[in-house]
Amino acid sequence: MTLWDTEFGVKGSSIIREWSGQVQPALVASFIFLFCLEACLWVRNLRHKKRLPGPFPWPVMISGGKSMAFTSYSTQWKMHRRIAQSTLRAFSSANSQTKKAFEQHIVGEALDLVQIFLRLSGDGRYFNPSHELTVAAANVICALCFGKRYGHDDIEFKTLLSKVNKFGETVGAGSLVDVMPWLQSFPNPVRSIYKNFKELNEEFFAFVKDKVIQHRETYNPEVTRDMSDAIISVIEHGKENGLSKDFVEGTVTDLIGAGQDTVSTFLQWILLLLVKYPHIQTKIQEQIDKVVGRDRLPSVEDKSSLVYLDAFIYETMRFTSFVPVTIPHSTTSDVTIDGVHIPRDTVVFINQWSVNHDPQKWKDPHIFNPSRFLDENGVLDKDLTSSVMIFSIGKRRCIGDQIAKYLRQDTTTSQRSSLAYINKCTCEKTSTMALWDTEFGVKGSSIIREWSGQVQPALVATLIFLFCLEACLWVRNLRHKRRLPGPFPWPVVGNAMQLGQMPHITFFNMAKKYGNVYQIRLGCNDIVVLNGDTAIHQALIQHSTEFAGRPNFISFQAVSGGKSISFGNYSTQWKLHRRIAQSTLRAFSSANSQTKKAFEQHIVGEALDLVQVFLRLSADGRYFNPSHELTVAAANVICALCFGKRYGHDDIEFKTLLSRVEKFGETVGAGSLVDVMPWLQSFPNPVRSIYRNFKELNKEYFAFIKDNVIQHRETYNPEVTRDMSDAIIRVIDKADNATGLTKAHTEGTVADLIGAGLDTVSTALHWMLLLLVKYPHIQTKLQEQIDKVVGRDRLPSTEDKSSLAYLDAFIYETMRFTTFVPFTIPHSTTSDVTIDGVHIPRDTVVFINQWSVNHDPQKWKDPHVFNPSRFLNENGILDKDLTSSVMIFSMGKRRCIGDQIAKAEIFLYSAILLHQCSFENSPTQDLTMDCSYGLTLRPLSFTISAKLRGKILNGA
Ligand code: HEM
Repeated sequence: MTLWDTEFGVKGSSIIREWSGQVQPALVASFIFLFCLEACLWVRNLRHKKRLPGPFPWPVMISGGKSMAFTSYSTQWKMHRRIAQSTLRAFSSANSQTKKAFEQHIVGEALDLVQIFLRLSGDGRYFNPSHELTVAAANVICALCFGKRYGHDDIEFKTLLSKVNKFGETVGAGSLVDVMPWLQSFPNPVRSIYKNFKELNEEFFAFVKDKVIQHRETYNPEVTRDMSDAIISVIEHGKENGLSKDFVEGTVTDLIGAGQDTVSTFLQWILLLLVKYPHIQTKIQEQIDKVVGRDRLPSVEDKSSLVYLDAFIYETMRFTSFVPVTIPHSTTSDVTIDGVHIPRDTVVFINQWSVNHDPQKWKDPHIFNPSRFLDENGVLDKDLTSSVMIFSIGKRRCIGDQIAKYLRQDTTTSQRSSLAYINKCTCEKTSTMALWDTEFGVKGSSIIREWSGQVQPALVATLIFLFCLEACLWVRNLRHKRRLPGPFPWPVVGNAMQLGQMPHITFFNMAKKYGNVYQIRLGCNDIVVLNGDTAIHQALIQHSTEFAGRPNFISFQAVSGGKSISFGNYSTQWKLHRRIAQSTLRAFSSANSQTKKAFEQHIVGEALDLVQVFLRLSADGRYFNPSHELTVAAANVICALCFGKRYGHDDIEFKTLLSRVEKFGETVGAGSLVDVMPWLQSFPNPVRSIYRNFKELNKEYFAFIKDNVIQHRETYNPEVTRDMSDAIIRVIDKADNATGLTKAHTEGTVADLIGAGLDTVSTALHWMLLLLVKYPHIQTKLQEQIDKVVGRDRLPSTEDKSSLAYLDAFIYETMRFTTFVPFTIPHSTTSDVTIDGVHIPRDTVVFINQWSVNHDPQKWKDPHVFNPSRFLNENGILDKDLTSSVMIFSMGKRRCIGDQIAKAEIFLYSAILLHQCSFENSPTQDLTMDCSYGLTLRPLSFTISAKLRGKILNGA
């Protein structure tokens, strides 16, 4: 960690990370080389090689990709498949006993689902069943493989599953990762998707390996507890089969992976179609009631009598064709199909969807109609059901087809009672499902979605056009426009490719060459970068109004319903809006001793909750990732202020929302391509996809806020101000103001306050924990001071702050050293202005590099060394001049309005956590300072363990 720029291994935001760095030469060279190579091969092939019928292939877009993820046909593969297949059969359908046991697993999961659905539907609520269905599907296969299941509130399991769900995005037919392997050789968004894919596979494989190792350690040849044991027994202890130990893990991973996403997707479609077609739901229920009655649950034995349900299931498979194309095949020798000669080693996509929607076979294939599978006597037409293709056919047919069929039947029938509730969840989104190709609003995988269709002509044309246009403007500007100092800007991309993984460090280094005020170009924006205390002070304090604007970036417009204080431009109305937010915050945190006390109580409550949760997660010497818990704790303090309520650490919906909101900063951070190359929005490409995700997360978050504000409006009582929402409603909704602030501003204010305080405070807490375990001697020193000042019989409070100088120094050093908000939110000039002798025109975008202030070697001795003592004088007293030189909350007219409450939170959280617990690094973990770049710099995931120090105090 001594070298700050090399060792701060920042994983940039998905946009920055992949397009930045010195990639332009590599990118351009590779592209030109490949284009020429492909073009030559293509021209040659046009002349020499007989092409099979098909659309005209553009050069480069079509190259022979091979799936990396799946094994090719071989004798070994055959053996491997046979083992997996017979093990599956042995544990699901070999005899009546295994059948019964297997059915019992499903029934148990289904009943659990019913309970959870009913709970989630309490008070007439609507819920997203996705997570629960995924857990249910995964549990059945985990029960078979490991003899154990996971609770629906097991966050780590859910997180793992939600990642595994993304697996299919990359291995689907047509994935650019596979068909353009050269995209892996230099940074670009496709490579980033592939990297994520590799990571998720590693994580999933580690999970499975762990379990298999446990099985190996406790293996007893006399007792086959589950499929893992059975596979270990065949592969490791059976006849010589040429399969190594790794095949055990591989088989189990395959079985769990394959059985999870598919079945849960299937269940999701089933639920969606049931609520979309209530008359079908009713008809199924009537048949179940008739056949099964109301006194017992349906069982597999009822299957033959529940024909309409069977028909519904087959129609769901046919209509949705939710595995539209099989895993890509490859020919093992030359072969002729339908008179077309296909050479050996050709990649083959098998389009199951085309089988299920062939109008020659299916009447009105685009209409959902389960009755198509029943004859006039209501009997299932087996010929027709066997025409549905979803499990593929032949040598690569899915080996889990029988299991999948059981699963969907049992879960569907058992959920009967909860469906009445889910039924209310009207599916407006899918109300246009009658036309299959135009109206099946399928959102493809992030790769396919963005690169498919007829985009290439649009992409190429747009790029060429923009390139020519930019080149002309650029040549003209070179002659006519006086440029500010700064690096040479390339046409179209400007300096985007030079930002590097850590733009704040790149800019800091550029300042050595161009001075503290210089210009870069990103896409079509000239941007001024300010570095160093003097230039930034001059701009934000001496010229505060001139630098108070915000650029009109498209991402900014998506925030807080377009009524954000943080992202809104400078105006009279904005000033009033900010003032209201600021005074409301003050009124609820520091206005007088009573509000101070109440505010402190919220934090103490959350901190004690954290202690409990940490100790629970550390039970039996375990190590855990504190990320989720810290995020909930930080969110709860601000939710308590705004809504008068907090959320439990096991509230899945809240956690899911928070984990999405955490991604917010990736898109609004300085240098986001979404903003500086807005033309990327006009045709499909990966940057547009990232922007769309950003818009969706904002919408989802804003809906959550709005919902709460509306509830406040409905129960508003002018006599009693319960919380900040009430206070803001009073000042904005109810006030007779001529400023034009509307109800939408009320929601915007609350959204801003919660949003701004969420990611920032929780990131600060992440860094503090990481640094505490990285430097145990500092942790001990902090605890010694806390014990001396506070003692062991009460909790630390804000009154102790002035006596806990070393803790204060630790907090300031954490802020300085990590500078976890490396840039402020981008500013914009409101009029022409001159800084450090450099003239900056009005409406120029300005990046303010806080990191450069905190790492200036003129100001800080050894800035790259983490040393809290730098803030203490020889008598151990805090050097206030030095602490006020740390820049993390910005300054001037846009200075953070939550700085006081953030500091109070960070102080109390750290004091209480340190008082109550000691934190340790896992012996197997090499703690790094690697982080992800965005509006905040977040440490990459790490694990710790907490130990109680003495007795637990309750804060009373
Ligand atoms: C350690 C925690 C925090 C840090 C490091 C931090 C830092 C910042 C920074 C750098 C800015 C941008 C200023 C600029 O563009 O010049 C900002 C803006 C803002 N922050 Fe914070 N913040 C923190 C916590 C909070 C909290 C807890 C709240 C509210 C509850 C909050 C509310 C705001 C608001 C409303 C703005 C927009 C100000 C404006 O545009 O005028 N922040 N913060």
